[in-house]
Amino acid sequence: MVSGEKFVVPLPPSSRTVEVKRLSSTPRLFVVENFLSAEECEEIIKTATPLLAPSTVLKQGDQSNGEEKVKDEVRTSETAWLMDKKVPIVAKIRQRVEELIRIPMSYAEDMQVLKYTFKQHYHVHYDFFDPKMYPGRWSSGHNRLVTVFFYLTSVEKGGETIFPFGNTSAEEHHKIQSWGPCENAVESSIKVKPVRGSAVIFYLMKPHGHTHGELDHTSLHGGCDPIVGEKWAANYWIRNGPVQ
Ligand SMILES: O=C(O)CCC(=O)C(=O)O
Ligand SMILES: [Fe+2]
Repeated sequence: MVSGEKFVVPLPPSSRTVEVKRLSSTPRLFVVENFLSAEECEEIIKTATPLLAPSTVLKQGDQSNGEEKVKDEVRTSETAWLMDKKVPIVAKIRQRVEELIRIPMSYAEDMQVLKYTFKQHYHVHYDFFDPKMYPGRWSSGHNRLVTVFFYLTSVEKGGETIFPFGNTSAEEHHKIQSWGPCENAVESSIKVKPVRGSAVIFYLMKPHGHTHGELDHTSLHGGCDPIVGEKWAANYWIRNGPVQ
């Protein structure tokens, strides 16, 4: 499938439609401009500000006895979890995401708001938990299926979301070993520029394997350092079954 293909998706029950543009087929990566209004972005930032704390990652290792979240240099931003689904802005955006993605939001983790100031980043990583690195509870096939990511601010310079495998063929994959900071990523990487209100959607599992958790390793991505301007963003990590 070619990149740059656009299709119009209705968002019932509103009469609104959005235009979904495909940026890549491997990984399956799409962008939707104006998914959120400027007022909605402001409202999310205002709600999240008092809840910000240093971002964490899940500690690698056996997860059978529960998980441990740790701070790590790979992820230096701040996070606010908006756990109260009754907050009007959260309820509204949850519904809109469900209308777009057509997956029940009971499969989604809470909305996570992210703030990156100068030189803060999330080095390239996977949003799923590879059972090789996280044995235990992630070995059952239950995992994250898709990430819906919103930009709440536009960033003047830097702050892109980078996809090193963007639009590559299987024959090229062995050449792509882009770990660490954005600067290490291959020249051909797709870099999505943060534009206020835009959403990026990328799938973490293969199209025909999502029921049994077949991971898509081309979904590798990262959040680059903002150079000029502050980056606020939010995500929903949506799994292939209900979150318990
Ligand atoms: O900040 C970004 O552009 C990407 C963040 C990210 O990968 C994540 O939240 O999982
Ligand atoms: Fe991510």
